[in-house]
Formats: sequence, C-alpha cells, structure tokens
Amino acid sequence: MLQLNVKNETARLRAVVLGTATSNGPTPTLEEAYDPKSLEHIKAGTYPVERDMVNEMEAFNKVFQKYDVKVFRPEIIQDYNQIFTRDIGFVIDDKFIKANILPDRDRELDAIHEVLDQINPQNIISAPEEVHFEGGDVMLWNDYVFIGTYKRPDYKSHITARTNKEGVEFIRDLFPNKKVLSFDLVKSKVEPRDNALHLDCCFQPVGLDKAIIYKGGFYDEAEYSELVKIFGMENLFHIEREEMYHMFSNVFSISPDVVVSEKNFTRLNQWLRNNNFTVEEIPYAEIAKQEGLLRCSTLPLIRD
Ligand SMILES: NC(=O)NCCC[C@H](N)C(=O)O
Repeated sequence: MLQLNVKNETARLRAVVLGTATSNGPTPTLEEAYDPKSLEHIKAGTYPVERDMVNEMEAFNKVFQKYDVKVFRPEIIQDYNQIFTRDIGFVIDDKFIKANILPDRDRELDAIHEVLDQINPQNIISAPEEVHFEGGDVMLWNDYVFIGTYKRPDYKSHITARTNKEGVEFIRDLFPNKKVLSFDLVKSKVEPRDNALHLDCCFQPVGLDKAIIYKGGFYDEAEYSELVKIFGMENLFHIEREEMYHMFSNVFSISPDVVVSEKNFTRLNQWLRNNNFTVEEIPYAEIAKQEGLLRCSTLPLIRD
C-alpha cells in the first residue's frame, strides 16, 4: 500500500508518477489541438517529435534516479498523449483526488491503475461530473490550497479553462481545515502568451518561502496581491510575458533546495543559484511546445 502524503510543492520527494511520451501519436490536426501553443506549432510545422520528447523525459527520469525517488510510469495507450500526468489527479494530504479532466484527455487516468490499486480505496475521491478541476490548477502550500480557475460566465466556451467554481467549492468542502484561495486566470484560445492554461503556468512556490510569478496571468490584480502578501514581494521572482510563454514557472522541486529546471532558463536558474538552490538543468524545450513543462509532467504521491 502507498501511504500518500503531500502537503506542499517542495518537501523532499519520495514517490512520483512521471508521464510518458512513448506512443504520443501523430501530430494533431488544428482542430484536435486543445491549447494555443500546440496550435501555434502545428501551424508552423514545428510540433515536437516523439523521439525528442522521450529523450527529454528520460533526462527528467535520470534526475529522479539520482535523488533516489520511486518513479511510476503510466501504462502506454497507443497513439495517445500521456505526458502531462499532473492534470489527471492530485494528492492532498493522504487523499488521491481523481480529476474531471478535459474530455479529450479522459483516457489518461485509466493508465495509472497500477498506482491507484496500491492506494486504500477509502482515500480515493471522485467528484460529480459538473465539478471540473485539473491538477495543474491545484497547488498545495501547507495550510493553504491555491486553485487556478475561470469564474466568468463564458467558461464553457474556453477549452483552456479547466477548473470551474464548482471545482473550487468541492476542494473547499473536502478540506474544511485548509484555507482555499482561488485565482481567476487569463485565458486565450489563440495566443499562448495571453493564456495561463493552469495556475502552474503563471505561479509556483520554490524553497520554503519563495515563488515564481507572472502578474499578467492573473485576471484580478487583488488576487495576485494576496500572493504578494503571503510570500512577500522580496521573495517573489517576477517573470515577463515571454518567460511565462516559455513556462519558467513550471519547474519542479525535488526538495526545498533542489529544483529541476530547463537548461535555457538562464535568468531564472541564476536567481535560483543566487538563492542557494541546487539547479538540475535538463532539456525540455520540445515538450514546452505543448504548453506544459516539468511540474505538468509529474504527479507527486509522497513527500516528507
Ligand atoms: N499543468 C499543466 O499546465 N499541464 C499542461 C497541459 C498541456 C496540454 N497541452 C493541455 O492543454 O492539456
């Protein structure tokens, strides 16, 4: 049995699900794209190829081996995108919450039954159909749960809005002792630079008291200011629109002082080193073309 335990984004990682790029399928058609960055690369003829993405995920896997983290991989579904395992479910404390994910992606959850079979069924939670959330929008910070959402009435018309207000309420009811804060995110179907697909595309804590943040990802400045109040301006690394497009906020913490990052994120990696983090740099620029990066590719099961 797996004793699930996740309470924040940075405590020492012991077990994780890492997605897979094997049998990712052919380049999607323009109609099949469900995020604007993939759309941009399909149009430009620069959509990533499977071999490159498999190599990038292997580099990520090697870092986990180096730190002795137990890694689970999904069972392969033929010709199906299973890279972004973050979104299909998430652990809060000792509960595994199955996400009600975008219908285009709903087969991804079946592929981690090896993991689900090792969890006490009493600790596995499913939500009613109208409750939407994806793990990229759910971020744990000890007593807090931060949730990215889209609150405006045209929610249904945005394929990039994945967590609704019912999703926020569901988590709030499930964890009455946590302070649940929600953040309305900017969305665009056609311009990835104006699309915070999930909360982890514009914000993520690192270390014990720091965070990476893109102010322009927040629709409501007052909600951005709540994070400034919690972390303190001096502890925030602010990224620019182009850096959010490259997914600077989507690095991944193995511990409070070890962060896995993309090798081209020079400005961020320097800031991390200046703040005494060990930065494990790997190539991930091909996978980044699908509007997801390192946090998106992982589903932590056990942290200290
Ligand atoms: N947590 C994340 O931001 N996940 C990235 C998911 C990218 C994928 N192309 C999607 O649109 O679902």
